[in-house]
Amino acid sequence: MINSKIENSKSVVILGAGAWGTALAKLARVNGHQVRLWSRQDSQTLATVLQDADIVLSAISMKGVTDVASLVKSCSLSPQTIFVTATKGLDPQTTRTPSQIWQAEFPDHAVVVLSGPNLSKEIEQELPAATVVASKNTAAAEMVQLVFSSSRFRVYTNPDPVGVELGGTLKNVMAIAAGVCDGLHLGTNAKAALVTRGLTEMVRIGNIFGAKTETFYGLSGLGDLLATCNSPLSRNYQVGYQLASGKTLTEILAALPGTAEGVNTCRVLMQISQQQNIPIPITEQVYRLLEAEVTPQEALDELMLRDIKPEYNL
Ligand SMILES: NC(=O)c1ccc[n+]([C@@H]2O[C@H](COP(=O)([O-])OP(=O)(O)OC[C@H]3O[C@@H](n4cnc5c(N)ncnc54)[C@H](OP(=O)(O)O)[C@@H]3O)[C@@H](O)[C@H]2O)c1
Ligand SMILES: O=P(O)(O)OC[C@H](O)CO
Repeated sequence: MINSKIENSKSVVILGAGAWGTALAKLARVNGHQVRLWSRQDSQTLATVLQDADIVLSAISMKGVTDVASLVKSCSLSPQTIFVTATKGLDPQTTRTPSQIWQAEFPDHAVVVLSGPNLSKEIEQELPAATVVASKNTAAAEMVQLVFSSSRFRVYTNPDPVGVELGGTLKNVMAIAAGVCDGLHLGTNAKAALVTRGLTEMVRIGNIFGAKTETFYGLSGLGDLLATCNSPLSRNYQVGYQLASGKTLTEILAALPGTAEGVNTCRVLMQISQQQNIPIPITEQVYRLLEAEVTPQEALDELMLRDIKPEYNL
């Protein structure tokens, strides 16, 4: 039995009652854990909800992470409480990842990243899926692995939290590009080239953050890239697909259910690319498209007409 190592049920608090927080809450409840979901509309105070929490999991959109982390800091917690972050974004002010924000607020606590090819609608339908929990604190990652693992949700551990986190974050920009590719009916060869070169770009950015290259070839990188770049269930893919049909970003976001983090992430990556002088051509064209500086066709032409070069700089 997967959960036989858990002697007692854990007290799990999930911050953010959106699509992902709700799906994760269901997974932990099915495994017999005491789960409390919190959102800013909650009638209970955060301090009350957090009482006796063994695990605090954040599934807050990137725009709320800094505020919520500082709100949590004002509440009293056991020193053993483990933080889990499931947000896929980057902070526009500091370019930090969510796990870096949580770790800075709680330097003495274990912080675990949860990320993988996990379209919440499929998880809600109890379709099989796999994910990764990553931390410098192996015991904490193994605890979180046990809390969420089941016959329909296979959880792997990994020692590279920032790599796992960036896989899930950076693929959102590529999913916007993939949506454009499909919306323009560019074919299977074009999509394969886009996703593969997108992965190269993700590794390039990840290495700046100190992430390991091999992490990007696992579930949280390539795995999530394949899921998100090929599914109309992805909000980021939908943004790209609808941009290709001629809608404006404002029109698309107004009708989109939930958060498309790739829009903000793309802007943050442009800052990083300028500061670090690293080429991220696909991200740059997605950025120019989101800013309405180019049409989808012009963005495609820019990518196809770049200087020819070796596939790898070996
Ligand atoms: N949905 C998925 O399939 C999926 C899968 C894996 C990872 N993720 C990631 O998980 C995160 C959440 O995604 P989601 O799909 O659950 O989004 P969502 O349905 O839009 O929910 C976002 C949640 O964040 C909260 N929030 C937003 N801004 C906030 C703020 N300033 N202060 C406090 N709370 C705030 C929202 O609270 P209110 O309800 O009060 O607005 C809501 O609970 C994203 O980073 C996403 O990339 C999503
Ligand atoms: O709907 P999206 O584009 O935010 O994608 C959801 C998850 O990140 C897929 O793993």
